Amino acid sequence: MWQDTEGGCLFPVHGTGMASGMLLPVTARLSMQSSAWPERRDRMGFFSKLKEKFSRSEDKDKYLSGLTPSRKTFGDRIRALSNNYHGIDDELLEELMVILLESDVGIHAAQKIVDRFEENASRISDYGSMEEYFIQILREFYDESIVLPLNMEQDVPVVILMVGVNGSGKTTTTAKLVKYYKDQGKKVCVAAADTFRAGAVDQIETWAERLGVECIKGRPNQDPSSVLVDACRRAKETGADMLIADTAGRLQNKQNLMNELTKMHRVCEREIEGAPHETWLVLDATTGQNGILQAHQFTEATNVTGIILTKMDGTAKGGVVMAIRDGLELPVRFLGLGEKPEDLRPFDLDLYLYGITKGLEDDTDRSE
Ligand SMILES: Nc1nc2c(ncn2[C@@H]2O[C@H](COP(=O)(O)OP(=O)(O)OP(=O)(O)O)[C@@H](O)[C@H]2O)c(=O)[nH]1
Repeated sequence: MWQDTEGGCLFPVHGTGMASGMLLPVTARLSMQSSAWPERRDRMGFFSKLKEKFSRSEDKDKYLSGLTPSRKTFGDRIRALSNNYHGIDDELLEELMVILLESDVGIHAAQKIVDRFEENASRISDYGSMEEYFIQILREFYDESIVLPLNMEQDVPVVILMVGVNGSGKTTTTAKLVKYYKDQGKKVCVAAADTFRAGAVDQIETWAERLGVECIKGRPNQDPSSVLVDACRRAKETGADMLIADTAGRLQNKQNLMNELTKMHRVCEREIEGAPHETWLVLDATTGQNGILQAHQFTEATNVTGIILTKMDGTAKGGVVMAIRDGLELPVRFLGLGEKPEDLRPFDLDLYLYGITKGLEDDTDRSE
């Protein structure tokens, strides 16, 4: 765990928060104000390490620009709260709760995070500021227990099924993934199996041409599973490393969805050992909690192995990452941070936390 043990001389007040429903007596509040956060002299604490990692990352600019809307509703407000920090009291906990909810963390996850923040308050002096401590709490909350390694090292073509409702960004994300893996030197082919929306097939085909990869496409209303069979065979024949399949995005009743997804899995498995190796659910981050509800339908219908959150650049609801961790227990694999093919980045918790807070720097004493 990253901690900085310098400079902490704060005595947090325990057990006074929302859980107890009690407001602190005025005298206690006043005494806390006098023990406000010690001078922010340490620069090598939690945020410094986060910043160091961030500045070394090739993805930093994309994370920073793509997460701007979330940073404004989340990071800037946490910073303001931290700058005025005078101890843990109900007011602070309530404000944290509001910020989390407005970032679409969801009530359940938000409550857990705030409780954890309060319960672990004895650690607060290990950090350079309240904001650092809070971000570390978020980090631990997300990091716990999601251990689902990628199933990508195979002797056969790796098959990735893309699922999600229409409009979530599934087709665009499929094209972005093709580019991402091709840029890594993989031989990729793509299946345009979203035969429900004719435009989706054209869209993938155009991208495939542009990116110079083979596209196995379906006819309008052809059974997506039969397109997948052709695509799996073609991937084997051509010695492809990967097949990325854009599948139909109908959110019908659960039974139909389940039948369709089960069939797609079955045919892939029959054609290529262990396939599909990954099934990624594409979620539109702008839909926030509704997206989570949708996601439940998919996870109940099939073995989803990861989430791709799209349109993060167009929403202040960046906290939905925490809601996914809490409600779906699935790892976020990639973030969609814009419309262009290069606007997709593997999800990295530290870069995300830095991106939504920018190390909570202000323009004066803590900027570079
Ligand atoms: N700003 C932004 N726009 C995105 C992102 N991903 C997708 N989009 C846009 O979202 C819209 C819908 O994307 P599609 O890829 O067509 O969505 P889809 O889920 O495949 O929809 P269907 O083909 O109808 O199933 C398009 O205008 C995309 O350019 C993203 O990360 N950021």
